[in-house]
Formats: sequence, structure tokens, C-alpha cells
Amino acid sequence: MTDQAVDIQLEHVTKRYPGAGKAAVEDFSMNIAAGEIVVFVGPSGCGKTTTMKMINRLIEPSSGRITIGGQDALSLDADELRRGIGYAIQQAGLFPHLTVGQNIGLVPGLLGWPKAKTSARVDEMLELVGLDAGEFHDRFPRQLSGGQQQRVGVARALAADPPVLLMDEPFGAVDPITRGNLQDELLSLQSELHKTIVFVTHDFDEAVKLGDRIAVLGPRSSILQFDTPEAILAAPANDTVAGFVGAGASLKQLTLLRVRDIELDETETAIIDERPEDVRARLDAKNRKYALVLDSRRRPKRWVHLRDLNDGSLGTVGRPVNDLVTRQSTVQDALEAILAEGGSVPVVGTRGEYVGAVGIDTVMDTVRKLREEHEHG
Ligand SMILES: Nc1ncnc2c1ncn2[C@@H]1O[C@H](COP(=O)(O)OP(=O)(O)OP(=O)(O)O)[C@@H](O)[C@H]1O
Repeated sequence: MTDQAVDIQLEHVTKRYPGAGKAAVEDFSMNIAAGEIVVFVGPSGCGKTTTMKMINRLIEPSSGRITIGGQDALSLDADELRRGIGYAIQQAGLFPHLTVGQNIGLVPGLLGWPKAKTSARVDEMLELVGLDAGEFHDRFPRQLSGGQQQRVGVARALAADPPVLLMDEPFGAVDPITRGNLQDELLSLQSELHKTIVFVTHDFDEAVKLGDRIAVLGPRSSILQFDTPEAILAAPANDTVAGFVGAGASLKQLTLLRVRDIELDETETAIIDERPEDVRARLDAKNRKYALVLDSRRRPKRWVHLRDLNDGSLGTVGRPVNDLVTRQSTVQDALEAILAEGGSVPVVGTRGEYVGAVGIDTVMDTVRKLREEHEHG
């Protein structure tokens, strides 16, 4: 295998454990595109891990076909196959009697890399996952925190630069803050590395954050829905998926949308040195109640209501703008700002200049539209 991203295809894959009445995985078919992160979510025992482990043949399928980058995985030597697939699991799965450096260098060593190349790679991987090589290289896993162990686990999975990464609840055993940091790191790594990643989790929020696509799995690894996080949040395929998505699906969806994705409102604006009576006349003519006061560089400063326009200059009347968003902000950020500010929040460009506003009605309309699109589309 090369270090270019590869696709993974599972065709009619079934796993029947010896002596078990029902199959653990039944007739599972899926195409995973090169360079995408696919997350398997589903209840305990539904077959996520079994499905994943068949990809690197830690579990042998009973029937079906698996190809990785067009190569038939079942016809390759299993050890050789596994060396080309990074694998990270809960509790990191580090060898306790090997140092951090030896753990990370294990697969490159097995692949016959020269010592100097392996050693340089180990240090590079430690840096990549945010651990100081000098400090951590010679420690044993028990001398690390849980979060540090998970980082080493990810470093080890990436060491031989495999095109495919399998990650089975790799961040399951750490506190929520560390978990969030590890997720952010994985995403920033992935933006450079473009691996094909299959990721197993119980946690739907983790799936939404990490997945390009999410497969919600039911009994015997049946695919209840396989789609983008946006599509699943907007329109769960059935009640079981809806139950798994949980409460607040519409709110979760707002974290996926950016302000640049929605149509901005135009508010009435005024420049700070304008005469209040001119602004008042304009608002009256347009039958509007509020104006956003901008400074000479068009940066939002204050909100003024029609009734504020009797006394004082535009620089002192009304109330100051406390919160702004940009086109890159999430619609969730905008909603929070709206709830804090009232009515609507100004959107500014790169130099802080006014470009529009987002109002509560727009946010509500957006959620409604998304839902309809996915229902009918
Ligand atoms: N070695 C085994 N022998 C027999 N049955 C097994 C074996 N491993 C798993 N199973 C069964 O296969 C089914 C799927 O297990 P699997 O571990 O794949 O589920 P999972 O979705 O990953 O669960 P969890 O989220 O709890 O890890 C379960 O019913 C489990 O009891």
C-alpha cells in the first residue's frame, strides 16, 4: 500500500462467531471514500467493533469481500495488511513493558525501516501529537496521564504513515476537556494528512464533530442511516436514529452551519456624525424602528431606537453593541449572541466593518428550511 489515501469497500460482509445463534454482523456493505472520516455510532453490542476489526482482519469475516485501495484484503497476508493500517483503541493499548519511543517505533521497526529513520519518525510523531520528545521518549506508559497515553496511541497508529486509520473509541477513557482537545488535534492532523479513517464511538456529539459521514448502526451492524452529520441531524431516517441523535438536534445542527452559509439581514444603518433628525426621518420613511450606528470606518457601535433620537448625538444615545460575529462564526455563535444582545447581531468583515446582521427570525427560518430540504430531498 502507498501512503496516498485509499478507499475501503465492504461488500456483503457477515461475521458469525462460533457457537453464536445470530450473526454479529450481517450482510454489511459500505463504500468509504479515500480521505474521509466515517464514524460508526450505535448502541453497545450492535457490532461496531466487529465490523471495524474485519477491515484489518483482527477478526476474520465469515463471508463477504473487503477491498482496500482496490486490493482484496482477504487475500493479503494478515500481518502485512495490519502493518499498513493504523489502529488506535480505547485505553491506548500501549505495551506496558516498552517505552513510549519503542511503542511508537514498533510498526516502522516491523516494516524494516532503518534505525535512524525510525528514531527520527518517533520524535516527529511525538511533536505531532503535542508531546515533548525529550521528556516523553523514554518513559513507560504507566508514567503518563490517560490523555498522554491516548496521544501516544494516536502517534503509534500514525507512525508508519498508513493510508488507513481505524480508531475504536480512542478518546473514550479521558475527561471531557482532554477529549475535546484530542478531537481538535485529530481534525487538524487530518486536514494535513488526509487519511481514510474509520472511527467507532458511542457518543453522537463526537460523531457529529469528527465525521464527514456518520453511519448509525443497529442490531447486527445493520445500517440505519449513512449520511453527513448535517443530513442526519436535519432528518433522522427513523425513530431509532432520532432517539440516538437525542434531544437538541436542531441546536447541534447550528454548530455545523456558518454565518457565511445563510442570507444576512439588512439593518438600517447610520453614521455616527449624522444628525439624529435625519436618521429619524429615514426610519420613519421606511417604517423601521431601529438603526445600527457605525463609526467613520463603518464599524458597528450602537443600536438606537426611534424613540432615542430626540436627544443627544448618535455617539451617546441608545445602547452599545456588545457582541459581533463574522462570516466564519457558527450560526450557533450567532444565536448565542442574539440571545445575549436581543433581536439581532451585527456581522462584520475582516476589518471589523459592517456587512449585515443575523436576526432570530433568520435563524429559525434556516433550521426550518434545512429540515424541509432533507425531508424532501
Ligand atoms: N469473540 C466473540 N465471540 C462471540 N461473540 C462475540 C465476540 N465478540 C463480540 N461478540 C458479540 O458480537 C456482538 C457485537 O459485538 P461488538 O463488540 O462488535 O459490538 P459493539 O457495537 O462494538 O459494542 P460496544 O459498543 O459495546 O463495544 C455482540 O453481541 C457481542 O456479544
